[in-house]
Amino acid sequence: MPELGDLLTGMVDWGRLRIIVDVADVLVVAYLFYRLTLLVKGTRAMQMAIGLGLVFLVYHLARRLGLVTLYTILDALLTYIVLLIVVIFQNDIRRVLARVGQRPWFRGARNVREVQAIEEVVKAAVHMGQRHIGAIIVFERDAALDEFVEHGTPIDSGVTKEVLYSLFVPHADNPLHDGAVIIREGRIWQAGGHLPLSSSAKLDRSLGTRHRAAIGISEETDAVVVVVSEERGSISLCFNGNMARGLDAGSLRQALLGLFSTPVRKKTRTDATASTRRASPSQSERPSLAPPSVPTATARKEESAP
Ligand SMILES: Nc1ncnc2c1ncn2[C@@H]1O[C@H](COP(=O)(O)OP(=O)(O)OP(=O)(O)O)[C@@H](O)[C@H]1O
Repeated sequence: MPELGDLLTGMVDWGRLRIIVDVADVLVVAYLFYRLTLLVKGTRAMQMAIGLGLVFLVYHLARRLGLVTLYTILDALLTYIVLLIVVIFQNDIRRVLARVGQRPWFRGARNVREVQAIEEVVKAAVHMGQRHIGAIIVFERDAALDEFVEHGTPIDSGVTKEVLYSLFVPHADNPLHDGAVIIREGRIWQAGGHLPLSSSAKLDRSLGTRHRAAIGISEETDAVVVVVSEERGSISLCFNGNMARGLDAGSLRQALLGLFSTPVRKKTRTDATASTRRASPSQSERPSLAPPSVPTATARKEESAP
């Protein structure tokens, strides 16, 4: 009488099964790699990963070619590099891990909150614009803004027109009005925050520090910034180093909703650093990343604005 093991061996083609398992293995790893790339895309972690990949490449080449000094230096460097990465990128790592654990229904709730926040920001911007109250409201997206915002006061509040208005009322007794409100995941996270100023020489000279700060943070990160001009009462939207000016409620809402629903290529750290620390390259050198829903007449670069 044949044993069960022999029977199974006769029924299962082990060679074929091995191939299927190997293919599944490769597919799972490829999928995980793809998801990881999506998670870190546009964050500084991505640039770090590319840089690290290059260092590894040079390290292996140095080893193969027998470049002893270079190899020894890189060998010592790589020992500490993992520790350095964890320390420097703790915020990005925390956010990436948080997103890995995010359930689709939580993500749905977060989206609802973001859409509500957008609506309140639109209402507040129009309200403040009519009253010539200057404001700068930053929507954090994938890249963590912790290290870009200075002197901000932590505020954990829902986003409403009334709260935004009271944060920007230019009263001597309201110290938070001087600075930016940061919205993280559909909630007000900080107020009175100072943002990096853009050093682009191509910006309209009539623009002051509020608008430069809005462009600055949008050059450095993938944040989306709504600016209300105290002087003109006009509303602008900054994204990826671009500024759309003279928006009304409809176009602002449309642009924000478009940006929050459309995945776009985010600026790399290298692009960002180049445009913020040095004078910006010419307009034609920089990709136009205006949101698809911003009317083209307003989605122009700041330098071409009247
Ligand atoms: N780095 C910064 N981060 C955030 N807010 C800033 C920063 N620098 C200036 N501001 C805000 O901008 C205000 C000054 O605006 P300023 O008049 O210089 O700029 P502007 O672009 O001409 O704006 P507006 O059109 O509203 O006058 C400050 O009082 C402060 O509230």
